[in-house]
Amino acid sequence: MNQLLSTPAKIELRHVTHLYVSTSRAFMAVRDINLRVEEGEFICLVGPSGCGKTTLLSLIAGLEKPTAGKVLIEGASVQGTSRQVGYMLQQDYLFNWRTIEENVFLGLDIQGIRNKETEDYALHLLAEMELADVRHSYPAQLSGGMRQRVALVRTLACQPDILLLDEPFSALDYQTKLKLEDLIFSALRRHKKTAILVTHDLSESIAMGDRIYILARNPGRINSEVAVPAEIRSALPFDARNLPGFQDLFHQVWKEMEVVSDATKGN
Ligand SMILES: Nc1ncnc2c1ncn2[C@@H]1O[C@H](COP(=O)(O)OP(=O)(O)OP(=O)(O)O)[C@@H](O)[C@H]1O
Repeated sequence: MNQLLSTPAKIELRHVTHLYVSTSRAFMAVRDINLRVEEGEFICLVGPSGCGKTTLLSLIAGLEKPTAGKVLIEGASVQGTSRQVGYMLQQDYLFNWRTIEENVFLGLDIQGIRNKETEDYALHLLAEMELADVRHSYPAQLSGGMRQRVALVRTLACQPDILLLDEPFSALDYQTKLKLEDLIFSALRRHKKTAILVTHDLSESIAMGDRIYILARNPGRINSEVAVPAEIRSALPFDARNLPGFQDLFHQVWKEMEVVSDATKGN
């Protein structure tokens, strides 16, 4: 226990408050956030719209600097963006005039790490994501699910330890989303990544997460934390939904969400 407490977390937020400041006003997006993510953990952030989920990812990615408090990765204060952290969004941001392979290699170019070895690794990831056959195709020729898999490969190709996933499945149809959840969940486990997923889908948060933070808004803050039992954690997201215990946990998270939604109604 003492050893755990003394080991720096993979990600830690200590008393983090963040204000967005413009010339006319200052808006407190999140207040006094404390959270700890251990190496290899898969954490989900859920909460009503505007509770600061994306703000927290931006702070961890080093895209925003906290107004107060500390954002630490492996005990060191985050100073801007780094290769260690990969960020995947709802939109895939693929360039339509580049082939799939060239889109994936672009990530390597931007990071200045493109060479034979990193290219081979990227091609290996494309094959793992069942995209080898389309490496010379263009994004417009691919389905939404395939495009999101390409976006994931582009992110993983730079070999980040930490993956920040901001609603990556929300624009997809239900069937594609369930398939992609399994594929991404397996890939992140296999590559031993630490991940934080923002989602509005409570069943997705239980099926994919080790722990779920439920946030309230105005200002954004952590309302509660739910640990997902080992039995559900060890199953693939699709199968997890059919396990005994899943529905009970869903109702628990649903109730917590009702509390934070009621508390912030009309704000
Ligand atoms: N650049 C910005 N300038 C001013 N206010 C901002 C900015 N970005 C976010 N906000 C505000 O901060 C609050 C938190 O926004 P954020 O996008 O982090 O919430 P969220 O929980 O991710 O929302 P959603 O679920 O709708 O994506 C919101 O009230 C939002 O309007």
